[in-house]
Amino acid sequence: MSSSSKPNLPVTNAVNGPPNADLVRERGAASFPVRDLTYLVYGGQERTEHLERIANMVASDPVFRKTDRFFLSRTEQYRRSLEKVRHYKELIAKHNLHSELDQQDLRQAIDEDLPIGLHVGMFIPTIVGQGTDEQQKKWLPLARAYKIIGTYAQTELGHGSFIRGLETVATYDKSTQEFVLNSPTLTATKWWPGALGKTSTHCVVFARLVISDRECGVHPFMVQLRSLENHEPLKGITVGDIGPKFAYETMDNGFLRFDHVRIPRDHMLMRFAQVAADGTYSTPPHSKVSYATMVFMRAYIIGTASSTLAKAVTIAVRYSCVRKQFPLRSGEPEQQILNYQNQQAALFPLLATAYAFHFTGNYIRQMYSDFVRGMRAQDFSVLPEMHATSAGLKSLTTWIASAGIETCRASCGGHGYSKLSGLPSLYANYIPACTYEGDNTVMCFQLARYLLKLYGKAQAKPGLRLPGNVSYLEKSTLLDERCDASTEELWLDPARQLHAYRNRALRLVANCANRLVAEMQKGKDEVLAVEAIKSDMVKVAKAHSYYVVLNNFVNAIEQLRASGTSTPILRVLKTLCDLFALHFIQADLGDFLEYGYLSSLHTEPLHAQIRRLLEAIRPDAVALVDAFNFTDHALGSALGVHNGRVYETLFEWAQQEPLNKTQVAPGYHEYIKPFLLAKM
Ligand SMILES: CCCCCCCCCCCCCCCCC/C=C/C(=O)SCCNC(=O)CCNC(=O)[C@H](O)C(C)(C)COP(=O)(O)OP(=O)(O)OC[C@H]1O[C@@H](n2cnc3c(N)ncnc32)[C@H](O)[C@@H]1OP(=O)(O)O
Ligand SMILES: Cc1cc2nc3c(=O)[nH]c(=O)nc-3n(C[C@H](O)[C@H](O)[C@H](O)COP(=O)(O)OP(=O)(O)OC[C@H]3O[C@@H](n4cnc5c(N)ncnc54)[C@H](O)[C@@H]3O)c2cc1C
Repeated sequence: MSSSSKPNLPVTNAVNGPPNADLVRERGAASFPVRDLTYLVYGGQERTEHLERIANMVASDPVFRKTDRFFLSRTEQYRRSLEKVRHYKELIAKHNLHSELDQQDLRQAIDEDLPIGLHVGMFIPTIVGQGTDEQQKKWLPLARAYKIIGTYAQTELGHGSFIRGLETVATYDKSTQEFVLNSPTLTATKWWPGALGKTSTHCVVFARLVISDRECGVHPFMVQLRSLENHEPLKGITVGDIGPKFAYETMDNGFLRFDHVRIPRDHMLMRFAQVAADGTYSTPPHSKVSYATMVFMRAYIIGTASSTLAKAVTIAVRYSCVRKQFPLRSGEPEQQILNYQNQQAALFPLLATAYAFHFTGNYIRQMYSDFVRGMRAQDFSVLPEMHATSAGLKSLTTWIASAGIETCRASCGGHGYSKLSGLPSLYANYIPACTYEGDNTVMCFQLARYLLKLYGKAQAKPGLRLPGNVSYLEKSTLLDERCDASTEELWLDPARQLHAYRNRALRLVANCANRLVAEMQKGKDEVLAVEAIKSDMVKVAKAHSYYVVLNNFVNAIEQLRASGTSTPILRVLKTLCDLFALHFIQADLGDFLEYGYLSSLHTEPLHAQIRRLLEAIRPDAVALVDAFNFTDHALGSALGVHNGRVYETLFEWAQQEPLNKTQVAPGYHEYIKPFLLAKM
């Protein structure tokens, strides 16, 4: 089936010429209208075309070029990203892109970790979330017009996860109505905040508030770091870049120390907790309300896991269609490597996962906006659920996406190891998502604690109704139920798939709860008993999060069916959803076998069905990655170019290597010539 209308994306960066014939053939053979799936992913035709206009503008603009990025030094990369920031601002003015959404679209198209990411992603949201109306009136216009550039300085050299252990102090001086910010120890040095090192003029600093020797906990303070005239650090402030990292070269992650820096009283962000002029402290309505920006960013990170994984899969699938190795029998043409079952088994579950995470992103966005609406009405009741769910999903999605990028890289063979494949930098820039905004393991503890608590409540009070995604914790009878998917066909039943995921999650929660009790019966207090089950808590959090992802995928397809989405699209989404569901059962088979939920009666048809699903996806694989609609600029990969001219592009890009500027190697005269020409 051909697509209902043609994509409007330019083929930039790739070497021009006739497109690869295999890709052309694959595209012509898709079983569904690709364009319609693109509309579904991006929220309709109008929105897709708008995004394409922005993507085209960026892709054809030389300031945003990416192809030479591998040949730049760290300092040059940082300078280049500042140039991009300036141009980004110019384009906003030139094209009237003043809405937050337009600007987000533009940043997404630029597709780089710009040193204003923290300004828009955390600094402004913290002012919005934590500032009073007056504080917002004062700071937001400046921040939105980039008259000040800010960041979010929480983590210190000594503490990141344990926020209550932060050492930076803000002592209230009643006599001058000021806070005195101080870094009393080396480990109190702020360390890691993005754009802190060289770019930011301001930041929101998280410091422990002390009033008349009374500790009042960690609070956010607005602090100016650098002069707005000459960008020099202000008195009492020591600030700089933390040095080389795994990647993330465009970002000046920084350090910051305070030597008794004074700020006015109204620089504490006081929407929820206040310090009056006389030093009277009013507590916030919820003890963790000042952590809200992190919850916001975790939701944002969940939303980006899909597109990041989708990029890696697009590169690997296109390349695997172009790449040929071995004929099956001598005299026959060589096979596209995507025809090999092992290649499909590596890539198609990730393709399915990229679609699954797309719907997870929609789900968490909706949950977050409901939560914000509640917060505005002083209703914090959803905070625990929001915090726990986003913590778990952030962990699962970033872990899977990180590992998935590496799988895609390895599946491209030797060329995957070339930076020109785009995959090494995609991986290296993405993996800190498993650490920032909460180390994934630590985040899993948060979700597991929440689930254990609810499970305990449900056990203590039969009939208690729990929120939707955790309502299975009420049903301990589920533990006695076993899988009845004894045929391949039965494994395609979403109810059975969900049953398996719910059963596994409930089992792990119940097991953890029982172990907790057992540890306490052995004489441990609750704190030490929790320490004894921590590895299991990570499994609990993952198991629940898998269930949430699958449940949302299944529900999304049901909603699409109800809203009249065409059969070919529904069919292909259902196939992807089935593969997601079955693949991750297969990947964690031990969990399901351990308690006898599954037996070999079920596993044989499970494996067989997975093989069938791989076959079913094969003819649509290229179309399914095309539907993500990435420009060549966004992919930044010689292997993933839309026209499939992989070898031509690799060869041309390699010519840019600085070593190739001269025919004779640098260092030849000093180091090679002497021994080559030495007398024997
Ligand atoms: C259209 C506009 C769109 C705009 C889009 C913007 C896009 C911008 C693009 C930006 C691109 C940028 C790329 C990303 C850059 C990365 C930047 C990275 C930044 C950072 O990393 S900032 C630092 C992040 N730090 C952390 O995440 C620290 C992790 N630690 C914690 O969160 C907590 O300390 C803790 C959760 C581990 C434990 O907390 P604590 O010790 O204080 O508390 P307890 O363990 O005792 O728990 C007490 C109870 O409180 C609950 N709790 C904890 N946290 C929360 C919370 N956040 N909300 C609600 N409840 C919370 C616990 O669960 C406990 O509950 P219980 O019932 O008592 O068990
Ligand atoms: C690229 C990047 C950008 C960042 N940007 C910012 C930023 O803009 N602003 C900012 O404030 N911060 C930022 N950070 C810091 C980041 O938020 C922290 O590094 C993160 O929260 C993890 O904290 P940590 O480094 O203290 O890890 P640690 O907590 O020291 O973790 C080390 C190990 O200990 C384990 N562990 C920790 N606590 C426990 C426990 N209770 N039980 C069992 N195991 C445990 C963890 O699982 C992990 O394996 C950034 C970090 C990176 C890498």
